Amino acid sequence: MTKQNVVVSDCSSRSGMVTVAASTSALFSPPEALAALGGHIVMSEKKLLKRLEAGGGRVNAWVDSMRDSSPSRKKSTTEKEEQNSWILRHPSALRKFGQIISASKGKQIVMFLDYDGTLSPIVEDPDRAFMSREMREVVRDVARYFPTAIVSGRCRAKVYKFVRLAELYYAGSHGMDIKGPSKTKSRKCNKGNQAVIFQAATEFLPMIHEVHKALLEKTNSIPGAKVENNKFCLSVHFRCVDEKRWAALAEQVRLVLSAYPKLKLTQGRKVLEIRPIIKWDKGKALEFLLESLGYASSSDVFPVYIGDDQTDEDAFKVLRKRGQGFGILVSRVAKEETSATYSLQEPSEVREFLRLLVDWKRLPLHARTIGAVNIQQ
Ligand SMILES: O=P(O)(O)OC[C@H]1O[C@H](O[C@H]2O[C@H](CO)[C@@H](O)[C@H](O)[C@H]2O)[C@H](O)[C@@H](O)[C@@H]1O
Repeated sequence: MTKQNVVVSDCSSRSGMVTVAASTSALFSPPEALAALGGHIVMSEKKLLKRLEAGGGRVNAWVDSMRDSSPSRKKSTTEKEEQNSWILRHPSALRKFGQIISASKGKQIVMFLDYDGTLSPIVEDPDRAFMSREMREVVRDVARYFPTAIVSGRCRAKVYKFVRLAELYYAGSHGMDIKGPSKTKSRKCNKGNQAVIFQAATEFLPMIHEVHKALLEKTNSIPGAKVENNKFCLSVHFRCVDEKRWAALAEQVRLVLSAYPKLKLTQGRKVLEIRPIIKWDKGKALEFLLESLGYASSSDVFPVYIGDDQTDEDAFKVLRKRGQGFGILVSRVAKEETSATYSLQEPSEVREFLRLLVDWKRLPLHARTIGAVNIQQ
């Protein structure tokens, strides 16, 4: 992300917003095959790509991958052992809270939160993935003390409707659509209250619109299939589709996509996701937001990213590469490859973690002791 792509409104602008499309010409990557997704031990992207190559990218390979995202509920003894060893490598962020806080000493914590599966539990109907009142309260409290962003695959307007907190940054459509807070603590012009708008893929809007229409037509005969328009990307949900019909659904998606080489397919939790082949993802969105906040090359920042999905791995990787902050993966099951450092099992644990963070920050400076260490910021 270069400086000229970063569009930050200036305080003198009354509208407070500027919309600019990034030049995408330099950002195209070769078409990607279906990305990896979850399982009891989630298959790695490399393995999945191998499988796709072997299958010639055909629908069978897609369906295998769709199955891999739907592990059976019961765990065998080996799976339990794998789970235990995974937990040792990715310990609970609740149990390691002190360690996390110690590492953040003297640095500005910046919070990045995925939505589905992180702030709201996974439910069958994507339109009813509400977050609880308690979760909203704790996120509001977190934002009082730390710059906080929601980073979601959903379109920005939709995720805003669920979260309804004007003091946050929002990065919708997997980070392709970013906006700063419309409500801030101070009226003074400072880095924290600039309204930021960045849209990385505006030129794809007509194409996405066309593909949305085509997918609606092609999938409406498959019971349970749902196509969601996320503005710069699309989701084809198969959570409510009978497994026997997954091949038929994948075939329809493949047929539609075959006419659009500038779109790629990735996979989330029982969802096929279609998006432009630009090099922009949740990791780039995280970097963009840090830059907008004035922390591009600062060593005084401590970003914490919490997410549950394959698409969140891009952000975890960025944190590893920067050697700053931590990724926290929300998952009840072991994932073969994750760049997250810590784990939390489900949204209720995310809420607990956020509450701990707020409670710690509210302590008077002299009392911020974790274990034997006094942690002040
Ligand atoms: O990046 P996220 O905020 O995690 O968004 C990823 C996708 O989340 C939603 O789908 C997922 O949650 C639904 C509601 O719980 C569930 O029904 C679905 O099976 C999950 O895949 C959202 O509907 C998608 O558009 C997002 O891409």
